[in-house]
Amino acid sequence: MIQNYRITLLPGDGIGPEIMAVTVDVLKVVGKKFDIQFDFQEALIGGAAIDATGEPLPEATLKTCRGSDAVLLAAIGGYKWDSLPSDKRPEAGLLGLRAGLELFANLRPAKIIPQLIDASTLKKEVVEGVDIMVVRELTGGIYFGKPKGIFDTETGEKRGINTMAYTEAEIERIGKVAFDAARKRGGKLCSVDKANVLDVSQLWRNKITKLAEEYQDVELSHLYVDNAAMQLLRAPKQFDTIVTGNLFGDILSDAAAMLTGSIGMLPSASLGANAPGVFEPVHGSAPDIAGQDKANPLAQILSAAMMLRYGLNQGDAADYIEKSVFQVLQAGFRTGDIMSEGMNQVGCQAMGEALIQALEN
Ligand SMILES: NC(=O)c1ccc[n+]([C@@H]2O[C@H](COP(=O)([O-])OP(=O)(O)OC[C@H]3O[C@@H](n4cnc5c(N)ncnc54)[C@H](O)[C@@H]3O)[C@@H](O)[C@H]2O)c1
Ligand SMILES: CC(C)[C@H](C(=O)O)[C@@H](O)C(=O)O
Ligand SMILES: [Mg+2]
Repeated sequence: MIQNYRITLLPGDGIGPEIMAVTVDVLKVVGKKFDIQFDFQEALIGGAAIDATGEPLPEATLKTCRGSDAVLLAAIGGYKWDSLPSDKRPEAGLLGLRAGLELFANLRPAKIIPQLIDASTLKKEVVEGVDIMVVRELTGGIYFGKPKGIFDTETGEKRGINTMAYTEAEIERIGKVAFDAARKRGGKLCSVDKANVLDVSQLWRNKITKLAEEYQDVELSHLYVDNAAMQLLRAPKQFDTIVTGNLFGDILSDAAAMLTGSIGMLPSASLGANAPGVFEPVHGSAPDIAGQDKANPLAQILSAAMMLRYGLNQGDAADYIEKSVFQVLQAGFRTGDIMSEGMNQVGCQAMGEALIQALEN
């Protein structure tokens, strides 16, 4: 029986439309193979939405997303909109989408693909076998805390404020996602905070420690974020699952990306309790290479695989995409960001075509 899914596509800005086009072609081929019919609907977000409507997240986009089974997002942002106030910027559209759908759990896997071991800037023996899942809290912390803004002071000077805040309930729900993930993986969870300085982190640490009583089979450890960043580069294999707040998770997941060779390889899933998930690469709109057919589409394609696995319960189709990605890498295809000696450098479109060939065989 054919399964039908409504998918909202949010190509966004910069390299977004390029990597999205390739990914849609890939999904169509996978759909045929697995009796899945995708009903794609495109909507506006980010700079593209600002240019068309004046808003980074038009109400119509949120409505379309709410009415779909999953949302595939590429990336937003670019130089053109960089001087807008924070609530008018493309990034506000992305934050609004995450908040609007209550996508509090962001899963960011960083797993070494053996074929790419030479693409990492770190030594082979350091990165070989790395398999980390960063569970990033996505709708709280300093990204959303109040008060926020730029205010005039009595001296006439301006003062910028953001507030890092977490409630116990927010910590508990992300903690549960992380403990559950660790239980299904290597059974180890490292909670990352700054409890030596920040009150909000003290609460975070206490709550996560308390929650561990319900997960006796998971080995819990804690690290301060500065040490965690250092340990990620020094000895990444010590990590299995990491749970952390919004800002620390943003930073650590980009750092973890470099273990795997390129940020152009890292997918993510943003999940909530009631709404469709949003599946998006960890990287941004890469304005420096936009419109040049240079972008690596694999993070977007692997995000589509995460959509199939976590959003649509189509694990076989997800496995098939991942296996085919390994095949094209094995065959030597490389975009510029993962290029190494003796390999075959291709552009974004050609990488997509190679993948489609692998999928069809
Ligand atoms: N989820 C998102 O939509 C998202 C995430 C991060 C940044 N951004 C936005 O993107 C814009 C650019 O930010 P940035 O430059 O700091 O980060 P970025 O991730 O866009 O780019 C960082 C570097 O990585 C390279 N890169 C990124 N993705 C790549 C890919 N698929 N293939 C090859 N190379 C790739 C870029 O060329 C650049 O040199 C900003 O407006 C930022 O706010 C959006
Ligand atoms: C663009 C920005 C709002 C976003 C974030 O900080 O969450 C990005 O860096 C990410 O990692 O998805
Ligand atoms: Mg980021």
